[in-house]
Amino acid sequence: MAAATSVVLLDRGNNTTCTINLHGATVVSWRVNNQEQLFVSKAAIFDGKAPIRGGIPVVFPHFGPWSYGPNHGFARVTQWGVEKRPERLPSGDVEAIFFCTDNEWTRSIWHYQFRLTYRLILREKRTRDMVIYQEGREAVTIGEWTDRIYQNTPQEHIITNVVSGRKMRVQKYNFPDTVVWNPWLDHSKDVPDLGEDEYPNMICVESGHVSSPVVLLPGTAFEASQILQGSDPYVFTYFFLGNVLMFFKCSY
Ligand SMILES: O=P(O)(O)OC[C@H]1O[C@H](O)[C@H](O)[C@@H](O)[C@@H]1O
Repeated sequence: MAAATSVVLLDRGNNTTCTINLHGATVVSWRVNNQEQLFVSKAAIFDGKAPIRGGIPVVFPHFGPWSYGPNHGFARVTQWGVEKRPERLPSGDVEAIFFCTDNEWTRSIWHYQFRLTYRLILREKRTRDMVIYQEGREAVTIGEWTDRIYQNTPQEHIITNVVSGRKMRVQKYNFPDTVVWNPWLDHSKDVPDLGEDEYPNMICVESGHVSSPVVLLPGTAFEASQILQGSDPYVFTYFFLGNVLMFFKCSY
């Protein structure tokens, strides 16, 4: 079947790229020095209907099973528009802005008007600071089926064992909660678009406003963002970092 989805590429020109599939504005690839940082299942479906299994989806307006509409809301299965094509900023960062608004289908599920604005910045910076990954907190290890919503978590998380044992830093702003999910072998069978051998190679860590809802009065806005920071150990002396900054703004 022909691909029912289209993508937008943010390219810094030195093998550092970020690919956004407009189906759900899902970040389906983030490559730092040609090394992929994100997990996308080999069984992921790109039919423009199913949510994409992996990458970075946008979950809105509901997290989890929803009696009114699709699991995790409709934003991840909606076709998003491009508000600003990828543009190189004076700093060298590449920025693009995506949006999604209510339509007849979303209003049939959730009778509100809204506009989501999603700003992505692909950033790369050099630093001599080799100690940014100091972990002073209790480590959460995953060795079995895990599906937890942690409330009021620290602003920063370090995910270890990402891409050949490296680390990824997540910094979140205005997202009080963190969800950690891995179906492990037992539950992988229930996830048809995830290969049964893939669970040891993925971990789903979601920054969110999950345990308590955000109530927006008409005309008001809610803003939140997260920064993902990965490292490239092949560059000596300097520590090379590629960031995806996600500014997520919702208003109605
Ligand atoms: O299968 P999906 O609708 O994409 O959901 C995949 C997973 O997402 C989250 O991490 C939830 O905490 C899990 O309960 C859920 O199973």
